[in-house]
Amino acid sequence: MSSSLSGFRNLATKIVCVGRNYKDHALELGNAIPKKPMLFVKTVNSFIVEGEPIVAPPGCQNLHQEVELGVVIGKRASKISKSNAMDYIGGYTVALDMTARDFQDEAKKAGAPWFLAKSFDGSCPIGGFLPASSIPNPHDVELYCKINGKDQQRCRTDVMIFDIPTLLEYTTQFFTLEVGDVLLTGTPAGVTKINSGDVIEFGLTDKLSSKFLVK
Ligand SMILES: CC(=O)CC(=O)C(=O)O
Ligand SMILES: [Mg+2]
Repeated sequence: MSSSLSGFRNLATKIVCVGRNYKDHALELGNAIPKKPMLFVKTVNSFIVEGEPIVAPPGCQNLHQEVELGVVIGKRASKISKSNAMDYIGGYTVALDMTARDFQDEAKKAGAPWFLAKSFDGSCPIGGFLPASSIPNPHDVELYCKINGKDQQRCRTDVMIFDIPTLLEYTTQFFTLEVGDVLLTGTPAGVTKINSGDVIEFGLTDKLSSKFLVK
């Protein structure tokens, strides 16, 4: 299953994102701790890979990085249960859920969707693929993000509010996850404004790393 998934970006039909899945991040933005998973989606035009620059969408004055562990779906998943959810995982990746925070704040005030804030072209810089077998426990890895060489986010994944089986069970009650789709599992604290010329490095300690330049 996993070798053909190394090209998951070309197979994906969507990127499903989980919001406020780390308590420290929910609190840093003054948001309530969710009682159930909070979902939104990015289109596949959001993907960019190493070598392509991160570019703010037109009019954005406050672009933030959010480092997140990504689950790559290995088997079509509809209405699955927690107990066998891990069988549907083909592998893992790490991505940035780039967020136009000023657009999001405006949308939040208006009770409007976050789509423009979250799914502009290039809003998902994405790293490489790690087969599921190389990460026996995805809740026992360390996510990191450095900006210009300095730690900005660093967190173990065992503190997610909703674990990965719970997220997969919940998500697939509502819609089908296709092979290659990516589930981004939320960001820990440390999101900040990024600026032109910044270099953002992110990944999983000792396992995966990617570097992007901000235009
Ligand atoms: C406040 C957010 O943008 C939610 C989000 O994406 C997260 O990772 O948490
Ligand atoms: Mg996010």
